[in-house]
Amino acid sequence: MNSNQTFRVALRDEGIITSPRWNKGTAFTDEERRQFGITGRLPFRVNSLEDQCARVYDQLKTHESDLRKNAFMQSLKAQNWVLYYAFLSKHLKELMPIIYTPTEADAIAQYSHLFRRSEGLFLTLPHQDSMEEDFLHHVKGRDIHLVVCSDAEAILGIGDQGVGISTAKAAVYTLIGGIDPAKTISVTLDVGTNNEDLLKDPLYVGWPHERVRGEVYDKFIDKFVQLVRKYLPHSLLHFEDFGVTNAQRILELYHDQHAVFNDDVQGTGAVTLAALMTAVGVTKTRLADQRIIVFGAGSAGLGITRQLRDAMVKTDNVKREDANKRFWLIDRFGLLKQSLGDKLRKGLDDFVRADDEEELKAFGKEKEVTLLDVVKAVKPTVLIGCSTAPGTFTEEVIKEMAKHCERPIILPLSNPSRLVEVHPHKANEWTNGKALLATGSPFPPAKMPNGKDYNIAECNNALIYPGLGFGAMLSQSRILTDTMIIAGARRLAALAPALKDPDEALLPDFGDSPAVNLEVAVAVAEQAFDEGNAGVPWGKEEVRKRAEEMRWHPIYGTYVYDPHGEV
Ligand SMILES: NC(=O)c1ccc[n+]([C@@H]2O[C@H](COP(=O)([O-])OP(=O)(O)OC[C@H]3O[C@@H](n4cnc5c(N)ncnc54)[C@H](O)[C@@H]3O)[C@@H](O)[C@H]2O)c1
Ligand SMILES: O=C(O)C[C@H](O)C(=O)O
Ligand SMILES: [Mn+2]
Repeated sequence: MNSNQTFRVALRDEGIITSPRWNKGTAFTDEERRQFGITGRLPFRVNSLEDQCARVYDQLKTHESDLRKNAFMQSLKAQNWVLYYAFLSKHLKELMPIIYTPTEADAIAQYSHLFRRSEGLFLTLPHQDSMEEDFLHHVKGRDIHLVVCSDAEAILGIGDQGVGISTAKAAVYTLIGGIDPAKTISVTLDVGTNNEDLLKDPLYVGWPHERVRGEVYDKFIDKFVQLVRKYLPHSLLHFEDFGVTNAQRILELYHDQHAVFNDDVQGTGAVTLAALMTAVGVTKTRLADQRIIVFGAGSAGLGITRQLRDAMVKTDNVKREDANKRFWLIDRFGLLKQSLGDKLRKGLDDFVRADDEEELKAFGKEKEVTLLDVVKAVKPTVLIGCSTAPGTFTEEVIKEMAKHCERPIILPLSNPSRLVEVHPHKANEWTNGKALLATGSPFPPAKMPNGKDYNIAECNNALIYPGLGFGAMLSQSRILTDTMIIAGARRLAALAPALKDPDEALLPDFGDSPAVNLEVAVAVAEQAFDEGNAGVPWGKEEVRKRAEEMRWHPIYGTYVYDPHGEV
């Protein structure tokens, strides 16, 4: 919605007041109140959006806990989209942690108890026979560009929650990426849960059944993806928080059929690549020179590793096999090495180390090679955590790393905050301020030995996925290629404060994320043109102008009643 834009709206009376897309509350003008038959439904005074934001802020302050604030914001979203997004835009940095990570993790964990009103589409396995009908009820006649879905098996680091997350991720697309909320849908794919607490809870609102796997699961997902392909062929399909056995597999299955994107794999890979591009700029080295430990070889760990490897190959001109050797992946059974045999998950082959490698042979085949062992043996320059295991980057590990490395690059990325592998303030203290740090959740600045603040970059995929998605939608690319993602990451890195001042943050601030993501989107769309993937009838030189035009702004337009207008 842009200012001075006029909309022809077909809803009247209660219909327009209860539609979050059109409702303006006290901001309906006298003329609109008359036309839409709502003069008697509103108190006298006409407020500006500005006044409404001030009122919302006063109301928000009356809620003490972050979880209550999250619930309050959720109900605002259900009432009035423009006000919700305008208010959030004004206080972006303060409120991102309320509507997104880390508070959203608690809101999802308590979803059934906080439940007030459903949002988005719920496709549940026992109702799969009516899936097409249910889907069409929700999308028919709508110009949908973006579908965000989740089966909620691996919500952040808190595991199986049965239902949740896609609505928060979709809201961030609008808030940061500028995607019109009317053009997005969020979908819960409910295939059951293995979370015993939820199964026992009489108030659990999802399908109280053991999580379905195998062929039945695959068919259910396929049915959904084929509906998206059939009815929304030009949409971007975003997968969020699928379990590790499904995330990469589903991505690969549909990669050639539709514009699909897995945020935990690709979004996390992209934002981490950007943080490392900046960090190696600070240390004046190349990405391909790093020795990188990835602790937690799940969806995020493998996504990050592949993205970094591909970037080494493409930007530093090293061979793929050589780039593979820059990584040491560690999971529950220690370092991934050949002798682990069946314990190794599929898809990791490129990064499994040989037991007889020079640095490892002292350990022998039987020993589980721990993080500390690897740090001692390998002398890493980069340590990335995506393990969901809090506190695992111990003082001993961090100090050992710092012994061999002037500026250790340490990225404890697990979310929410309480699952972080090391508190960034501790890592800063244990390295005497030498560590280059970024975390998955927001943390306040650390103190440097000279008393100055060190801003901890928030290396969360939300800093880049809205721009990646917007770039793909803008160029109407049928696929989102790795090179498009690298182009987005490079643009993000180019905007990082640390490039100007090495004592500054490794990534742009979330407060600047809307402007930053516009740049990311432009880079991604331009790359789509270069690769011949753009599906729009205009040329590359128009990308920026089109991006600016396509961005949705939370501003009220003027409404005219028209029985044949929009609903
Ligand atoms: N910052 C971000 O943008 C971002 C993005 C995605 C995921 N994450 C976070 O990363 C974490 C992992 O997410 P995921 O989607 O990859 O989950 P996942 O379940 O796919 O992967 C987690 C991996 O860690 C391993 N692991 C668990 N405990 C371990 C331990 N003690 N030592 C070593 N490995 C261990 C598991 O076996 C698994 O392979 C979560 O906390 C999530 O919030 C952060
Ligand atoms: O949701 C987030 O904050 C980032 C990421 O997608 C995650 O799963 O942790
Ligand atoms: Mn996620």
